Amino acid sequence: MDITVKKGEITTIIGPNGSGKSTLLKALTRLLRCSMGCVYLNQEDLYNIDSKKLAKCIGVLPQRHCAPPDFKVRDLVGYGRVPYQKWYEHNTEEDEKIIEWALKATGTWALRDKSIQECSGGESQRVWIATVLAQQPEILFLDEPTTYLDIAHQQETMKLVKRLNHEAGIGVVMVLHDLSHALEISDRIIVLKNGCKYGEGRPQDIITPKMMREVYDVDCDVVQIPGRKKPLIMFKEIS
Ligand SMILES: Nc1ncnc2c1ncn2[C@@H]1O[C@H](COP(=O)(O)OP(=O)(O)OP(=O)(O)O)[C@@H](O)[C@H]1O
Repeated sequence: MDITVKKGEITTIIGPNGSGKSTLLKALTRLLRCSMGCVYLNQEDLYNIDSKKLAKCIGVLPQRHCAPPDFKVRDLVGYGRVPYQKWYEHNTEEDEKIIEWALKATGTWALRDKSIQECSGGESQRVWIATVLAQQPEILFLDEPTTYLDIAHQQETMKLVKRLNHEAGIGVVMVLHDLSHALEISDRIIVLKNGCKYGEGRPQDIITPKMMREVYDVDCDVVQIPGRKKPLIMFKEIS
């Protein structure tokens, strides 16, 4: 497949279970080496880029992550600053400011002195997002960032992603299962089916009843509601 991800945009990768979304995200972030083909970041082969330079450019939140359970939230988020430091250096005032910003932006400031094992699934997910944010990347790669989150925190995370994109100009590439969120928030959607690209384009052009039937084998309508910018997906009643 041939895809291009633009820095200033929110690009969402969707597709059924096992269609290759996480594999694609790993290939785009050097977590998995492509057996064929290449990934370029600003015309440079991803594998030729120095790790610290890459970490200042892209931040990755994988689907599964773990930290030593007794790690304090603040220290974990502080790890986001490692690409900017030499091994013998401590956090500078600038690092502390960025850590505080990342904690506040993700609503985890109040958790800063807790250990990561004391956080709920949703809290720890937001702490991990804060850690990636502390890297100050140009592009954020998020694999199912709303996993474990209740509906309020799902919406909050989507708002955060939008804010980071609009206000801080951070590009976002994420895998989402929630097609309503994908429709609402994305500039561009890439649809995968059986390890291949089925299509890509603007959300309202991509999420159609035809695509839903051909990719997900699901019947639905996509309806425009007065007062809303983006359409809504209406699934058939479960009988
Ligand atoms: N390390 C691996 N070794 C071999 N096959 C793998 C590996 N990781 C994933 N696969 C296979 O590659 C295919 C795509 O997996 P991937 O995790 O990318 O799918 P996905 O679209 O992210 O799925 P989901 O929505 O369930 O998370 C699957 O058939 C999976 O079994």
